[in-house]
Amino acid sequence: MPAQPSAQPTDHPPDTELAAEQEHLAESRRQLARMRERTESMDASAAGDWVSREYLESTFALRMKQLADDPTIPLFFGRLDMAADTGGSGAGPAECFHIGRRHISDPTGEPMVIDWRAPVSLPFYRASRLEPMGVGLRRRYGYQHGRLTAYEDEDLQAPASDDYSAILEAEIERPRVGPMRDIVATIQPEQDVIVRSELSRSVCVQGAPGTGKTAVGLHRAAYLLYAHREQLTRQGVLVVGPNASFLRYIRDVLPALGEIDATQSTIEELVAGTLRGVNPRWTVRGEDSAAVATLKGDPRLAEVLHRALWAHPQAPTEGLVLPRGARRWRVAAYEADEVITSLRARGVRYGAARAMVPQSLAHRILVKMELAGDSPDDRVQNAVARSAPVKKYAAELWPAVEPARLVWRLLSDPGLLAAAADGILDADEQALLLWDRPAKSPASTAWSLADAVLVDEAVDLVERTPSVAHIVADEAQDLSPMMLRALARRSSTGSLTVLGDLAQATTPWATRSWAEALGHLGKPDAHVEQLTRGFRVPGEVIEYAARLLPHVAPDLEPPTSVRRSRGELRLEPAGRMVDEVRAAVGREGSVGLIVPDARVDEVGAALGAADVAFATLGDEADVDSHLDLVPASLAKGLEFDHVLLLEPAGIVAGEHDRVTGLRRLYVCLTRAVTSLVVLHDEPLPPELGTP
Ligand SMILES: Nc1ncnc2c1ncn2[C@@H]1O[C@H](COP(=O)(O)OP(=O)(O)OP(=O)(O)O)[C@@H](O)[C@H]1O
Repeated sequence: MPAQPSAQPTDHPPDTELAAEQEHLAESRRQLARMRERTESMDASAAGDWVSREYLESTFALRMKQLADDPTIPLFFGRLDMAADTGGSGAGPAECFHIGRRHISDPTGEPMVIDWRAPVSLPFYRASRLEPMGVGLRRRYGYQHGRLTAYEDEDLQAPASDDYSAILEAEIERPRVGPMRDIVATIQPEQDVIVRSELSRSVCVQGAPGTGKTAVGLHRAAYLLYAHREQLTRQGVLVVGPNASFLRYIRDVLPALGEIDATQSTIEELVAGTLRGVNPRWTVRGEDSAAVATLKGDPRLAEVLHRALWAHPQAPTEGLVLPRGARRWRVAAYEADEVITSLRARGVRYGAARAMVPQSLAHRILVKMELAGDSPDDRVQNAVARSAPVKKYAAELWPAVEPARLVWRLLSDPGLLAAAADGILDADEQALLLWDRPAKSPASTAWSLADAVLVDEAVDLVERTPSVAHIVADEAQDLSPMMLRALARRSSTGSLTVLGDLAQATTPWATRSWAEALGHLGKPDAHVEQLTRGFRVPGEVIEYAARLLPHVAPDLEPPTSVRRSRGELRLEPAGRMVDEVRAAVGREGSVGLIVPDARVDEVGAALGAADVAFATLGDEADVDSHLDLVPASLAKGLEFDHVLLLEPAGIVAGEHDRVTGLRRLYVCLTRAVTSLVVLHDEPLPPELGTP
């Protein structure tokens, strides 16, 4: 990045200009307060009925939250001065817009701050000297503790020079504290294209560590909630992340952007919800070996479940007899068989087809009545469908199936599994799938995550799962095909933002290619975008980590770093751990001590003995204590200013195969914003090369 600013960022701009901007900020704050007061004074009791009143009350409450003013969060961060119109009847004053997190207007309705998501704001993120998009000047503001202290102008009409921005750089280089923050002031053009892509488009982002995938996904959710407020509030937006610590890390981003209408969940929470729907006391508490979990996540299991379920409608051996008045009406067994065949061909869910059986049988009887010279109407057909003999016969013909019981039976009963999996799974696979010691009932089963995903699939085979309008799926490379299908059914009428990095795949069932994953997600045509410009990891550190790339994902482009500082990278003996921790804690910014999972307790004890305060991630802890002790398996998606990484060889050895171990190490090596100290006594994995 060239060092010479094209526009002078300054802490000492002409006083009048800075004062005018400060006054605009103060006035915006006053107007926001006025908008809040007005909303506060609105009276929901005027509503005609309690439904409308409740609706109004919740709308007002939501609006109040959106209008909340946090003095530490700048109300605007940029300004666009449109190029003066030089054609026609002479140049009028150029239009100028302040751009911020939410819309603020004065009492006459004149905008004081424009929402960053409004179409007018688009050039702030995309315009360049090559393509100024009608913009004359782009201004960025510098703030200190909520006070506007500086601004920086970029003249987009001036002859091309470099695009250096000190304010942009300061934002990217700032030390990290606490949970993730929004990047609304500095979204980059390649990110903005993804953020603003249409609701109907599913997008997949393959991005190297720190390229802003999570940030982009969350901003896209915020953008879509703004652009399609009513539809998305009604149908829902779901953000899916890898674990609870990660969700805690990102949970403040959407509320800070004024959006509280998105649900944030792990895949486990989603399917645990399905189990709870069957029985409120059921939870995910079982464990599978890697081989079993991988097989349970295989898409062929969908076929097995489908076949097992649809084996239930059985051709009857006897026909139906319905006494009615003096007559006895009959539906022969072969006719009942035809009913089954035609309902199977409808392509509807098992439950929906089952609900049609009594009417289908009644229809057959009605035709016979007509042939016999009667003229029955709809009421007769309904009465026949509801009659006890028809209902009883229908229930035997097309039995009700409890989805969880179906999965429990399949995984317990070799005969049943063999029948359903014949030609789909071989004998070894079937043997692997069966529980060693099946529980006596579904209720006493210790359901694992993979089991719960199967139950979720079975539930959907019986009854359609409701779809939300949009899902953002983060770290999607780690989801099994069956998990991807769980997301597919939740977005069957909606769209997806799929985020991930194949080089960071660490589950045994992880996706091998995005094309395959998108197929399971039901969006095979989604566009795959690549991001390689990293905003987190400094050059020296990313280059070191990237030595692993040929071994973990040879097809991917190596990441680069946009950070100006090259960062710090040191290798030290493991015995220096406590000293290095103390030194890092004394510096500005967050500190993460990443260790092999198996060593968390031992390292925690060593820190305790040395009187070093820390929080262990994954327990009660959020990512906001100064020093986090991070099990390697929970490092994904997080970042720390200073990372101390203990025993790379131990981290690699903690996984079930070498490639996965190296990928885990790649994840851990790419968490640092400023410095990385690798502490080791064991030899480093040879794939890292010589220092
Ligand atoms: N345009 C931007 N301006 C400023 N900071 C940015 C920008 N884009 C990303 N960042 C910052 O870079 C860091 C990494 O972003 P993020 O966590 O979204 O990356 P990621 O691609 O999801 O990384 P990983 O694959 O490691 O999980 C975050 O601190 C984020 O705020």
